[in-house]
Amino acid sequence: MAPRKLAAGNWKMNGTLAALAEIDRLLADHPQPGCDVLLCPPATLVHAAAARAGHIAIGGQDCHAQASGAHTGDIAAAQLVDAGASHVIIGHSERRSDHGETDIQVAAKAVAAHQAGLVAVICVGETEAQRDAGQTLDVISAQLAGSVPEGATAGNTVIAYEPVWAIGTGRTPTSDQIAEVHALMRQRLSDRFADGGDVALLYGGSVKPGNAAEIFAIPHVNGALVGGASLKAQDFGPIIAALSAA
Ligand SMILES: O=C[C@H](O)COP(=O)(O)O
Repeated sequence: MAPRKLAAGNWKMNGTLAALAEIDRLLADHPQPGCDVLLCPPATLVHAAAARAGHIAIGGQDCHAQASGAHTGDIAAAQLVDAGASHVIIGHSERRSDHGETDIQVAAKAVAAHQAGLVAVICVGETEAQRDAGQTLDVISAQLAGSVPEGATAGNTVIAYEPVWAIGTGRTPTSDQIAEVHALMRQRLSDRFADGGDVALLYGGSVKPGNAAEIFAIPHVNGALVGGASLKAQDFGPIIAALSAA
C-alpha cells in the first residue's frame, strides 16, 4: 500500500452555516477527485457539514483525551464521530501555543481519537527560532517520538509537517527544506512502525493554488494541510486538482 494522497482543509475559527455553500461548490467542481479530500470546519459546523459532504470527509480540529466527563468547552472524540466526523486534527501548532499542549497531551488525544475510530492528523513543526538555530530535524524527531502513540498505523494516522513560521504568513520553506523534513519523518515512522512507509505525510503552511504543484512534487509529500486557502472553493479546488495530478 502506498500512502494515500490527501488534500485537507482546516477552517480554524472561521465560518458560519453560510460557509457550507463552499462544500457544495467543491462537490460540483470536483465530483471525482484523484485524491482524498478532508475539510475540518469549526465544531459548530461538523454535523451540518458531514450531512452534505458526500465524498468529502469531515474532521474536527481537536478532541479531548478523555472519553467523557467534566471538561467544559471540550469535545470528545466519540462526539465528533457522532456528528459525522471521520478525522480529527491533533496538536496543531495553534493548539500547542494557544493552549500549551505538550507532546504527551497530543499523544493522549491521538489515542482517544484512535479508540473512537477517528483518523488522527497529528501536527508537528518547528518555530522560526528553532530553524534559525539549526534545530529543525531534532525538533521534528522529538515531536514525532512524543506525539505519535504506539498504536498508530497508516490507517488511523496522518502526519502534517507545518513549520510554525510558514502558517498564515505567505512564506514557505524551500523545496529542499520540505524534502529534508519529510524524508526524516518517513525514516522515523518506518523505523518505528511496520507500516510507517505508508503513513500519509502532509505539508502545511501557506499552501496556495500557485505553489501547490511544486510542493506536491517533493518526495514523501502526500498532500497538504491547508488553512486560509481552504476557506473558498475557488482556492481549495485548484489545490485538490494539483494533488490529483501529482
Ligand atoms: O492547518 C493549516 C495550517 O495551519 C496552514 O495554514 P495556512 O495555509 O493559512 O498557512
